[in-house]
Amino acid sequence: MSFQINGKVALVTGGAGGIGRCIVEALLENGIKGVVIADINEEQGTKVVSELSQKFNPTQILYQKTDVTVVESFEDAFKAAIQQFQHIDILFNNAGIVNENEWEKCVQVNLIGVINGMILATEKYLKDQKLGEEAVIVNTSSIASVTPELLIPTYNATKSAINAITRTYAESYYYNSTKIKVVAICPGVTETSIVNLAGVVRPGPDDSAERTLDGYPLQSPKFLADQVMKVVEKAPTGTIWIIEDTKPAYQYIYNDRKMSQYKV
Ligand SMILES: NC(=O)C1=CN([C@@H]2O[C@H](COP(=O)(O)OP(=O)(O)OC[C@H]3O[C@@H](n4cnc5c(N)ncnc54)[C@H](O)[C@@H]3O)[C@@H](O)[C@H]2O)C=CC1
Ligand SMILES: CCCCCC(=O)/C=C/C=C\C/C=C\C/C=C\CCCC(=O)O
Repeated sequence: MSFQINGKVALVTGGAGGIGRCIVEALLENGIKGVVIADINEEQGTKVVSELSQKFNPTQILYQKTDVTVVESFEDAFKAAIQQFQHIDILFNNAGIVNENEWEKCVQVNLIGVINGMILATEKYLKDQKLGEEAVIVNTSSIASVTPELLIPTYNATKSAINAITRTYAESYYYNSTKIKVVAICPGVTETSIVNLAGVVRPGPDDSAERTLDGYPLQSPKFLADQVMKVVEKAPTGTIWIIEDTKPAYQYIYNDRKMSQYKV
C-alpha cells in the first residue's frame, strides 16, 4: 500500500537548510496541504518562507523557530502544525550538523534531536493527530552510518544510531499501536553548506594532508529531495535507503547476525 503525500501535513526539522529546504519544496510540488519549517536559524527560515511564497500558496508554509535539542521547543513546532493545519502526518527528522571539535553538540543535534522527534511523534502527535490510516517518519541518516568516514567518528556514530532507532520503531510492537511507517534515508555527499570542512573536523593521526572532499561524487539536494518523495510514498517500514551519486534510491540490507560464520 502506498502513502499519499497529497493533502497531508509535514514538519521538516532543519527545513531552512540545503536538504531540508529542498524537501519542503518537493512536498509542496507533490500536493502537501501544509508544511512547517522547524529550524533554529530564524533569519534563514524567514527567508525561505518568503522565497517559497513567490511560487506556492503562502498559507501552506509556516516557519517555527525550533531547537530540536530542546524538547519543549520541538513540541511547540508540532503544536504550531496542528493549530495551523489541524493534523500532522509526516515528520522529517532532518536537522543535523558536523562538528568533531564540539562533538557533544553533534550528539545533541543529530541523536538527541532525533530521539526527541521520535518520542513526540510516536507517543503523541503522529500517533494521535494523523489524517489518514498511516503516518510517516523519515530520519535523515547518511552513507556514513554504514561506511565509516575518516575524520568524522562522532558524526558516523550518530548516524549509525539513527538507523538503529529507525529499525526499532518500525517493529510491529510499535507499529500496531502507532500506525507510523518509519524509514531512514542515507544521502551521499550532497551540495549544501554542511560539506564545508573548515573548523569542524579534527586533525587525524597524519595531519599533514589537506583534507578535502575532492573526489567524492557530489549530488544536488534537489535530486535527493525528489528521491525522498518516492521513499515516503513507497518504502516499507523499517527500511534504510541509500541515495548517492545522483542515482536512484536503493535499499540497504542489514545481515542477520546469526548467518555470520566467523569464529575466533
Ligand atoms: N550534505 C550532505 O552531504 C549530507 C547531509 N546529510 C544530513 O542531511 C541533514 C541536512 O543537512 P544539510 O542540509 O546538508 O545541512 P545544512 O547545514 O545545509 O542544513 C542543516 C539545517 O539544520 C538546522 N539546524 C541545525 N541545528 C539545529 C537545531 N538544533 N534545531 C533545528 N535545526 C537545526 C540548520 O539551521 C540548517 O538549516 C543532516 O542531518 C545531515 O547530517 C547526510 C548525508 C550527506
Ligand atoms: C563534512 C562531512 C559532511 C557529511 C556528509 C555525510 O553525511 C557523508 C559524507 C561522506 C563522506 C565524506 C565525509 C567526510 C570525510 C571527511 C574528510 C575527507 C578527508 C579525505 C581524506 O583526506 O582522506
